[in-house]
Amino acid sequence: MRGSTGEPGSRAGVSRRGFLGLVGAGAALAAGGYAAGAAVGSSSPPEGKVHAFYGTHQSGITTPVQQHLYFASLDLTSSTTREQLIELLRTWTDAAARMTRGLEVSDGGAVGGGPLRPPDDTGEALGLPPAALTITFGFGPSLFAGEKGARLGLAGRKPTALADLPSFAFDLIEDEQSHGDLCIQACAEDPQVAVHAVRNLSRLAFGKAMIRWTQLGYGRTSVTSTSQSTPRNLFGFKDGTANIMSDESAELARWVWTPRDSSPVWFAGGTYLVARKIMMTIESWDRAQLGEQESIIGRDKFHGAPLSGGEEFTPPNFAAVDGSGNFAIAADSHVRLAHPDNNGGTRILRRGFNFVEGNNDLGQLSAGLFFISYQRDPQQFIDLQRALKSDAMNEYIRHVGTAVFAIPPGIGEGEYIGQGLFG
Ligand SMILES: C=CC1=C(C)c2cc3[nH]c(cc4nc(cc5[nH]c(cc1n2)c(C)c5CCC(=O)O)C(CCC(=O)O)=C4C)c(C)c3C=C
Ligand SMILES: [Fe+2]
Repeated sequence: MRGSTGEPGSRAGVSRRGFLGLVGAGAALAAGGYAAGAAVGSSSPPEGKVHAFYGTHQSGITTPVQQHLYFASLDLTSSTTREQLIELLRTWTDAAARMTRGLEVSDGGAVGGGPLRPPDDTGEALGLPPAALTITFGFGPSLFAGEKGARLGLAGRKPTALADLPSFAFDLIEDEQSHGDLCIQACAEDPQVAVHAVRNLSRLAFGKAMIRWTQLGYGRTSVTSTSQSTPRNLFGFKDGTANIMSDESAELARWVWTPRDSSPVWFAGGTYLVARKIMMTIESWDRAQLGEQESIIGRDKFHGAPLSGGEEFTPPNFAAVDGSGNFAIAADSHVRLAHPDNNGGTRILRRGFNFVEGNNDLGQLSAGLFFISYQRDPQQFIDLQRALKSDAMNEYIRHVGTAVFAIPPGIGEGEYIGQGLFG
């Protein structure tokens, strides 16, 4: 388990949890007795797990999907300069590298900077382990466009395929839940750790960028590792069965990572993130018969097996017919329409989360799926979403938010996120 980075004698190397030991019983009490529950050095995953922040690709994409998400989209202020944006990305990089290791935002942190200045860290993660936190940064199309792109000197630097998504059949998109200049995807096994990360990064952006919209997600609706069991979405179905897994290097190279000869070159090893906020009309779904629900998805509810037979990981047989001569996997089922066999082989890496945001005036749940996918070209998502035009599931869902971001490649220590963009 990570936590201490081995810089003895300095708070720089002290994990949020290790710090408790240094400041004594008062702080330990303030942490609500957490320290008693999980000892430093315990190997119990996933709370103590640390994912490397530095690497060829950013973490949080193929990383085994955590249980919690806090996603933020930000817009630069109208006066932010190129130099200020670079400074922000440097600051974010340092803070993110620390927080993913379970450290406070800076050496001074929440209480070490003295009583006469605002703390460098907001403190709500004090005493909490790293919780497998990953922080993934991205750039939206608006960063490169118009007056802003010119002001930032980025007009000619936009990744070729980065553009707002077109509108699709049945879209009910709301602008205040869509788009943005920058994005931060924080995923963790503890929601407090994910929220702490975004809150502090947003605080560090003060005067340069401000939050446009955020999304809290709980309960992954996909997996990216064969070691994870398939979770369920709010329709009660296993979701993520046929996702691209982290060990499928050839598939990742083909469908997720931008190639070495990317345009522009700085974007090689990056990817594009598509986010869609999808409301689900839970009450109507709950009144649909089990057989209808399974027909809409194309898989059985308990095992997640394709309706053509077999078990969860049996490939669907779209030619199979039932006793009445109808397709076992209906022509308008989600899985048939989304499957690579029916889309020229196209695949995407899905990384979505459930959300519940209270209820509406009729007492109906305001809930859904915050869909995130990663692909080397947003056209992959566009093609699939267009194929879903005749999806029987459309009766029960409504897309209300949309965004696309270019996710720059990973970096080495000493570099900052997106550095290639400014070279
Ligand atoms: C445009 C892409 C997709 C959107 C939007 C989408 C929304 C969405 N999906 C479910 C539930 C399930 N999806 C499943 C499979 C699946 N979905 C997509 C794409 C989109 N889904 C793909 C590419 C696939 C894989 C198809 C295949 O290769 O077989 C499944 C089945 C289990 C699985 O393989 O993951 C479920 C269940 C919901 C509820 C939803 C919007 C709310
Ligand atoms: Fe799906």
